[in-house]
Amino acid sequence: MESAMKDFRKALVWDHLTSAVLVILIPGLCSVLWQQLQRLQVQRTLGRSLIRRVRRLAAFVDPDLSVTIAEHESTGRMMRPGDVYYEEAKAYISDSCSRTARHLRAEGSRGDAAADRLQLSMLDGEEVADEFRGVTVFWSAHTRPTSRNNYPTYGGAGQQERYFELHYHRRHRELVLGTYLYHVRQKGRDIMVKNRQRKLFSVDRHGRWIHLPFKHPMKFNKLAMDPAKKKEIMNDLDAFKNGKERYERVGKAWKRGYLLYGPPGTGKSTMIVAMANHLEYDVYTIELTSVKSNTDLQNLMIEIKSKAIIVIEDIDCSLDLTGARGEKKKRAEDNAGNDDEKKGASTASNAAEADTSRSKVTLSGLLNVVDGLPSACSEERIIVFTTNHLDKLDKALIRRGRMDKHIEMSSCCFEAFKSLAATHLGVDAESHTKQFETVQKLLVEVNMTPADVIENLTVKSLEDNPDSCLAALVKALEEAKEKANRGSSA
Ligand SMILES: Nc1ncnc2c1ncn2[C@@H]1O[C@H](COP(=O)(O)OP(=O)(O)OP(=O)(O)O)[C@@H](O)[C@H]1O
Ligand SMILES: [Mg+2]
Repeated sequence: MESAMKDFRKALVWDHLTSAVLVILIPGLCSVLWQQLQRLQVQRTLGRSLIRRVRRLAAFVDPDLSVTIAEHESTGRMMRPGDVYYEEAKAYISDSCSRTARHLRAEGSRGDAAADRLQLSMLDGEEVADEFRGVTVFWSAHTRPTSRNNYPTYGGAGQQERYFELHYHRRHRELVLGTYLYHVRQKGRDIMVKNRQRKLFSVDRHGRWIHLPFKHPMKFNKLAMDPAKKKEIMNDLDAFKNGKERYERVGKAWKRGYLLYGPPGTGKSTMIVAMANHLEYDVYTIELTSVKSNTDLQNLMIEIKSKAIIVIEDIDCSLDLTGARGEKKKRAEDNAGNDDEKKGASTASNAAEADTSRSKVTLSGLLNVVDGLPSACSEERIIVFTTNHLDKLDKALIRRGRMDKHIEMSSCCFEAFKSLAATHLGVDAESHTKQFETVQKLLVEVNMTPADVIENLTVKSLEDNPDSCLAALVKALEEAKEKANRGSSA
């Protein structure tokens, strides 16, 4: 009896072992068979029905499906290195899944990535899981040799290409192919944008875009202005950045125009930098006098990618946009040396006089690129005009829809002074109550630009300290007050 039980147990164990081996082997064998059939291209010889049966059997025993995303995507007969899908998937996997990967590859910055950024990705053979809407999928990283025959324009014998494999259960096919891969691309793209080195573009003398890395430390927290006004602008920018669906819903191109106006030195250009840093956009500056024609301007606008701030500074001096250029030049010359008309003097009389003979950009050309079809070529773009003279601009140029938000940059108020004193001297109203009260009183009576306030607060010698800098500011404000009084009584 005992020996019969032993035989039965042995048989049972053997039975289980055999089933286990079969369960492991059959799916593999079916997959291999299916791949071989495909590779040998014997489908036609064997007939469609046999192929169908093998495929069904393979699917039955092996429910695992996969998607391969390779570094070099074949596009017909051409190969594109650094294919965008691969880069997006790589960014996504590095960000979402690499926390669970055990072996990572660290690389220096490549392409548009910020120079000091370290890029982490999975080492070959690593596999990580990712969860999406309650479904778990698996990503693995691999490398394979490229062959010159397969890839005529890229690589050759001995070259390697990397690829990712995404594995998922066949019952999640629709979710993965329909939604998950789209989600991977979107998130990957966002991560790439966040990690990229931002650029400052300008137009060279041949009328082409050239760029430099955009690295400017000005942020909204250092911009001196009325805090309520600053908050309103930041909210407006955030609403724009997150407004893709809203713009789509109402059928508007995803763009917004800002008009910054005010005297020189009130922080218009500084505000543009703070905006670019806040939104993490590239900056494209256009000097209209160096653009030869409306067509050139249109072509430049079409080339601008999304997530961009397009800046046209001193719009009133750039071109004859109001039909009053003769008058403006005369006025500029008359006022050369006058601080208020510095733009007229420097830009209108020199650049415009020299360049407008070459430039044929007209008001209608500019209106067209700001709000016409060229503006709809890419999305998420902000266009900023700056001017010292709002009243000189054509109404059509600054109407809502073209310049949606008009922001006045004005003289330094007490709130702005407090922020500058904290940034430049590290002092506040508590530590320097008396000086702050004097400055507060004087700023109500005298207009002084933030640029002038900053100059007075700047340490200029080893003997300077917060007290001496504040005293210098009070002195400058008193002098300005006296000058203004003399002017008004004369
Ligand atoms: N509101 C501000 N907050 C902080 N810094 C400012 C502010 N306004 C001006 N500045 C400082 O003053 C300098 C001149 O400012 P900015 O170039 O932005 O003036 P602007 O209004 O563009 O003048 P312009 O009309 O001459 O172009 C900048 O270098 C900046 O550091
Ligand atoms: Mg400026």
